[in-house]
Amino acid sequence: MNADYGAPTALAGPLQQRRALYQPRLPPCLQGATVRAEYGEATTTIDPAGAHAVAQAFPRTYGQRLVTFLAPDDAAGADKAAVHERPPIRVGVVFSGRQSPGGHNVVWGLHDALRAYNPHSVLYGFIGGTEGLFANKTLEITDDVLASYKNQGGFDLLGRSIDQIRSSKQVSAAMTTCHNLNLDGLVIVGGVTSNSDAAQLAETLVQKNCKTKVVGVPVSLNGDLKNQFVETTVGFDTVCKVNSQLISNVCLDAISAGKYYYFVRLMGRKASHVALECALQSHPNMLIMGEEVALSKLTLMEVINKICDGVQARAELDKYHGVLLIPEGLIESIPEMYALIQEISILHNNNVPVTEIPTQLSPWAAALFQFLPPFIRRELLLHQESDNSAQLSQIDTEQLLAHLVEAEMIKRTKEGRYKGKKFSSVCHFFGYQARGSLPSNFDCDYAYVLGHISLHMIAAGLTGYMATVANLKDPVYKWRCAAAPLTAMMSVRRHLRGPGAIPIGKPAIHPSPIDLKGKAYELLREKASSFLLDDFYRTPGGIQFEGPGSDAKPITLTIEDQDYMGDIEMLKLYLDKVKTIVKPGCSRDTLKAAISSMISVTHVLTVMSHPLNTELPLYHFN
Ligand SMILES: O=P(O)(O)OC[C@H]1O[C@](O)(CO)[C@@H](O)[C@@H]1O
Repeated sequence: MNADYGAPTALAGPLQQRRALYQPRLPPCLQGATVRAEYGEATTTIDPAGAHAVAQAFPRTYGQRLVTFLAPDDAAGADKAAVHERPPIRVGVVFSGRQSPGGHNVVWGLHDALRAYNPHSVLYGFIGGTEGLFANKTLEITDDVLASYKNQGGFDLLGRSIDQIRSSKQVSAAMTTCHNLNLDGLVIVGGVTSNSDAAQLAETLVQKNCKTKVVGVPVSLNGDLKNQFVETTVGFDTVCKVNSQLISNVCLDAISAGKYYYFVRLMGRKASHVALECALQSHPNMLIMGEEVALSKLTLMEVINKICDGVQARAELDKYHGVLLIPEGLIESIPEMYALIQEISILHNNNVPVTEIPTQLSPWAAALFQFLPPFIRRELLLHQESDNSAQLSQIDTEQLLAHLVEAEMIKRTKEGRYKGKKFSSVCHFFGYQARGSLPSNFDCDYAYVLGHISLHMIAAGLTGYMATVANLKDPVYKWRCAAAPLTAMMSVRRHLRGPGAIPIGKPAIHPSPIDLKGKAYELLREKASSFLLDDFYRTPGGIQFEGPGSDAKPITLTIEDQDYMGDIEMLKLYLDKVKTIVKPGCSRDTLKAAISSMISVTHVLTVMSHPLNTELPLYHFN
């Protein structure tokens, strides 16, 4: 473990230095030292059929009320109230989940809020993540320690290890640390797994009369911690922006030489949130979404045929290049691959040595395993993640697809079905490159705000809650700060076959898949055939930290809430921009293309036929 965590380091480059000067914004309710907590309704869970199981598993923390944070009635008075009336608070913070851009700002926000609340408060960071928590290895967070980590990427202020506080040994080690440090609060930073563990730890601490309050903060590049309380996670925006830039570079490379198909796999685990957002930002030719594959129960060969049909359709236009996106979890969405992975997982759990796993598979799984290229076989056998899922980042699904597509194209050529000249592929996995990026302004602000909320949750004595912010699509001054019970986000997995749905496994916060009835998916469907054939590539460019574009938000975050029919501001924006790129009298198709090339979140036809739109018709007379 690196002994230098938190050691003040000089920021090497001018951009890093300038970013360290960025002051994240706060909504009005967080601008004073205290807040007013307003208690709402008692909660159940987002999974009504699983509510009983959740209530049984979390007898002391289930059903807590929603809490909204508002500015105190008399903000000036409340802040003037003698600091000694607010006892100093002792808090620990741990990076539990994988690194995600913006994570450092949670610590910074928490630190600033603690100091404003009472300057004698103390914040400890656990060195090396959960292992530091178990071993009570701390670093006291001070202004000096934070100086070179403000608005910077990575989790290197403290580091991380495993995203697990689950076994009774781990839970009891965490409790001992909380007790020894006399912590009032413990802030756990991470995604679905870490926040499920936070809920369990909170419940245990209440049951054992430990005073430490446990608070979760939604930080994960995957964007899959999403539900009625959580709009997005810290890091998703940055990672999508960086990946979209890389994808659009690859698109331009592809069209320039016209000879390669790029198969790009994107980090984000099983749900396709990152892949969908990047597709809407960069307009690649194809996106194979895990949720679609799972819904239609497409087999591996059906997925391959779908891609080959696309390649063939493009060859008819004399196009021999293209860009295909896939989420890293696609492999688990293909039914027969999922079943194979499940068999391997059971054998792992039964401690069968890796070398013997292939010999103990069922006959059909063994046959599928043998059919796969050796590199995939080796990767499928890797040890599992802490949540017992396959190590998706290590499975080169893009190479598997490229390999099978190539074989199928050769076959189609021999059969005379493909008259194209050639097919060549190049594979990429975009993940780690983006995960360490400097965070966008959105992620800097969001994380800093969540850090502040965490302090107010602890001060209010809340435990087993997650810090949340609503209205994220709006400017920061309109953000609404709240706390939602972790149990309210839980569901219980079920066997859907057989008589009734049988609950399996412990209640947990599960990753949310893409909503196939949502507006973002609908937009992608609308554009799919144009993306496939028109090479309508969009270049979003690098993350902007200042000036126009620096406040851009994820398309998938903003679109779900947009009411285009009524959005006059949006319409005006389109009008102004359209006028700069097309001339009156251009064809309707040119106009459509111009609108959708500017901002992907358009419902182009809706905008064009909007009753308030008196000017656009002039532009599509032809
Ligand atoms: O750093 P590691 O262990 O390869 O983690 C990779 C995993 O972490 C994530 O980046 C975040 O959960 C996943 O998208 C990915 O599968």
